Amino acid sequence: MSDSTSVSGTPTRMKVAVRLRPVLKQDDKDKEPCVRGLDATSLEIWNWRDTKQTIKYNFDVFFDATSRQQDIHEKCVKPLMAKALRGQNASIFAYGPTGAGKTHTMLGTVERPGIIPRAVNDIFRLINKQKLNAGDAQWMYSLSFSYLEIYQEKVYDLLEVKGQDLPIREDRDRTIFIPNLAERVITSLEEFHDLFVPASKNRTTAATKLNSRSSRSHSILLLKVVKKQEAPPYKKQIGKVYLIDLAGSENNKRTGNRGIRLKESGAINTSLFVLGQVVDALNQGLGRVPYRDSKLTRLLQDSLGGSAHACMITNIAPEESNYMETYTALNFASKSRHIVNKPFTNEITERPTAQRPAKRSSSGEERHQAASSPPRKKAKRDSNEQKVTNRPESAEGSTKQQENAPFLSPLLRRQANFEESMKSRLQALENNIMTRLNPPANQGQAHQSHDLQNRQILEQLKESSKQLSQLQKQNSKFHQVLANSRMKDQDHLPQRKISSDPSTKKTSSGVAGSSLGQPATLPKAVVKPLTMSTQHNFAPQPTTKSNLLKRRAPDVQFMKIKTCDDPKGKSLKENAHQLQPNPELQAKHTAEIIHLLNTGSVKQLKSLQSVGEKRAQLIRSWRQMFGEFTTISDLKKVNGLPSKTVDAIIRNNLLCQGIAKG
Ligand SMILES: Nc1ncnc2c1ncn2[C@@H]1O[C@H](COP(=O)(O)OP(=O)(O)OP(=O)(O)O)[C@@H](O)[C@H]1O
Repeated sequence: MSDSTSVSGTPTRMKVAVRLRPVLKQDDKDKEPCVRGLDATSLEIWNWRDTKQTIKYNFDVFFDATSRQQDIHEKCVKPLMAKALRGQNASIFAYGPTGAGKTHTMLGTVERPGIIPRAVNDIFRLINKQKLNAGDAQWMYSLSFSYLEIYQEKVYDLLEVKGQDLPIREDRDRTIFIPNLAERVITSLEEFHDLFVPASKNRTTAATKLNSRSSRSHSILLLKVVKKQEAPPYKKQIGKVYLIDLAGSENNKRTGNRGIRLKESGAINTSLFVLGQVVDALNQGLGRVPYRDSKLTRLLQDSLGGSAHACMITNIAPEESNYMETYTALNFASKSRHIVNKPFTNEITERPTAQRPAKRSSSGEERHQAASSPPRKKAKRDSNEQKVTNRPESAEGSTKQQENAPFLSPLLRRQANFEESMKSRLQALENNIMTRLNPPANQGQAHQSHDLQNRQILEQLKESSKQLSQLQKQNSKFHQVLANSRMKDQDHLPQRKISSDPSTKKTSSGVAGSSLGQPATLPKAVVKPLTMSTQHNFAPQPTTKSNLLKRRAPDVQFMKIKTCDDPKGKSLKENAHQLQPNPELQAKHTAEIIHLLNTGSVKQLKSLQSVGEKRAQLIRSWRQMFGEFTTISDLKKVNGLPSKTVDAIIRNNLLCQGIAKG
């Protein structure tokens, strides 16, 4: 028998630290930085509205440009590692714009190791210390790790390159896990190093104008500490540490990204945008937190409003050229300070049974279940372990669930078998599809770069086939509309003359098509302004015009798509030949569309022709990061919206229909 107990702790606020990178280029060294530290917890940045003013921020810790890797480790990492050894979860993540020093902070260099090697070293040190402690002598410890990246909204294993998107699952207890994610047991820092260094080379990086080795993906390293008593009361604690190096938010006007880099950037910015929405929802106490809207937030669920002790390190750059990115990152960091998690101790008590062997086989390291397996299931497996006599320990450290199935009750076994067979069938199907799409590269490191290339080619192929199917859909829709309009025309044959002018037909179908599937009115939406608000702990002086920075979103009214029917009820289909651009009307429509772009919710943006969910999100994300659109062509600045798409948006929304307040 085993009991799973959650020893609840008090709610804990996420710790937010800011680290300022030193000026890198010699040319920039004489220039005044746009941001500077005030003391160990606060800093100030220029106020872009008023150059005579600055905006002040307070954080849990501020590390200035002279800070050492050791300082970050002491304040942000060390305290959390001790918690992991007590069966609690901890997350440390580096956030910030591209080139601001996230990877330097997380990984560092051989001379200046960052958080990751230091955290692993901490855990080994703590284990050794606790082993020496007389009271802890009865505990067995083991440490294992998994490593993954989220690249273009797909989860890839970095330890075992399979070139396939790993599914994210959630168990009944709402624990997120990734089946089949590789896990390696490590017994020393050297062993970790030997496995981790080649794995980190699998991470997707590329040169952009702002960083010669820019991370194109979010990476997550999961360390799992299992602590188990070999004598009564046979307790077992599992603590997990997530070390996350996020990809940097990017302004593609500055990165000079094109093609695949631009697409990567779109995925990065979108997932960071969802991260912002999650933080907003948590701050506002909303019932629905959009964790599922991106893989990143889904995997960070535990760190954001979940059960982990969390620390966010926001990396910023001092150069004036990075001002806007720094300012945006500080705002995000500031609002993240209000996130509260509820860490608990993940502890299982294993009650000894008659079959329990007098002495367990202990080869030093304990075998564990896959890192990503849900804890409740672990509890069940643990209970069954009691009945196993001297079950051999796996050197691999990764145990498949079916290995335990023979020790389950018949009912549970059937269920386990069923789940397993379902899982393996799905897995086989997925493998099959992936193999067809992406023939597997040979194993071994020499082929890992092929794998990455294949993955990129696969992405491009998928994108092309998506665009093709969209075009096909549009085409068939167009034909359907054309057929409908012809049928309608025939229905009305006695009342109306059908124009034989091809331009009339074209316009008519365009009109009908533009209103196809659109509801007459859209539900009212509340557009939340980009708040800077009190969270920033602005300087109290009344002279500081920091509140000028509050961007007020104009009230959003009901918006509806208006077809080209004129007010007298005369169909413009009939007047199509008169549908020459009317400059006044065009100007009005342009203004309305710009207003919608600057204030509309995702739902409202979707009322625009050629704008679906994803494009609407990209538009909104850009607006929140870079401010308002002044012309519709500004849409070309949005990452992930190619010029052709923007032209289509303009064509489809401006020429034959207007957007009116209803
Ligand atoms: N604290 C620091 N001290 C010295 N050099 C630094 C520091 N932080 C960053 N750098 C240097 O700045 C450059 C960019 O840093 P890094 O690659 O860590 O940025 P990043 O935020 O991870 O960027 P991206 O999001 O594009 O991956 C690197 O050359 C790195 O060595």
